[in-house]
Amino acid sequence: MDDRVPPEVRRTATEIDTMEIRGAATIADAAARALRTQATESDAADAEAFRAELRAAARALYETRPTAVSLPNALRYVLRGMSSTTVEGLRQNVVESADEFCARLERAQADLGEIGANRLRDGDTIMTHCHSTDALACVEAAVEQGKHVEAVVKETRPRNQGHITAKRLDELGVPVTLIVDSAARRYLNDVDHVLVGADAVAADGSVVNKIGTSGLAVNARDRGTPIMVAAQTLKLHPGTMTGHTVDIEMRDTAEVVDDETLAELGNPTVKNPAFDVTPPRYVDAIVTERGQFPPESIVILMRELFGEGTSEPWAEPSSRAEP
Ligand SMILES: O=C(COP(=O)(O)O)[C@H](O)[C@H](O)COP(=O)(O)O
Repeated sequence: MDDRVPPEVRRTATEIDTMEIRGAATIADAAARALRTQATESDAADAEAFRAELRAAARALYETRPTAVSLPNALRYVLRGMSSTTVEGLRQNVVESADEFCARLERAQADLGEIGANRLRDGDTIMTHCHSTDALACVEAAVEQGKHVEAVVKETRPRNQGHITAKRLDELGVPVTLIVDSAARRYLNDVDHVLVGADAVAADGSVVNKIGTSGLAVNARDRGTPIMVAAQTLKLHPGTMTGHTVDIEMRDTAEVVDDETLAELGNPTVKNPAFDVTPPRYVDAIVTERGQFPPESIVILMRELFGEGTSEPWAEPSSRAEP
């Protein structure tokens, strides 16, 4: 990591890398806060050095996990605010942009929750995969509207994020049935919606989310169960408008099987992709804070928000397309 990156930013980067900080929205929030910390603690001698420090911090944060587009979107949002020509002015720019970003994220999630809740009826049962704060915002809003909602929660191997979902739903007073991932098809008959989040939504409406989402969506379509994706616009991937694909993170195989067991098995090859891509034809609605969209029309919203594309979050302001 670049020497100019201070310990606090390194710590956030490590926590994102090791998944102590995880989930697309939470990662974005932590990254914006880390840039804020960098700005407040910087002793850069001049504006150029300050900008270089912030870009180095953005790069260190960006290089942690490749799939959640909320991360570069957050970094770009904060760095874009650096308009001053003095160190003190730049410091204030970054603090203001980071605070504004975090407030907007929180508000977007609450607004999205209200919209998603309208799709849920009193007495409905949802099936979840992984742990998504955007998805849970919909359930929380539905519960606040006085609706009784129940949940079938997939455990989500190998990291068992379903356990976090189960706990959060219990805190909301939602009765939970926890199942192993391979039992999903069996229980789809009992649910009214599949409700998941997203790490990235591509211009064609494909949804990138925790590995297993696409299989769940195909099964749900087969059973006629609607699939709802809760994804604030921070999850829209501007690069996919210009032909870029979403990088799918491959994680350490030790998350799947420990070394001792692996040796007992004769050391087979192990693969551990963290995410997969659900084609738009398996998704019924993408719920954002700007309303709900059929996946095929999400590109219209992307163009409105991002223009025709963006560059890397640490690019010089002059070479960066304005969102
Ligand atoms: O796939 C995951 C998390 O994967 P991981 O646990 O590997 O980070 C979540 O569904 C999305 O990030 C959306 O979450 P949120 O709605 O909170 O942004």
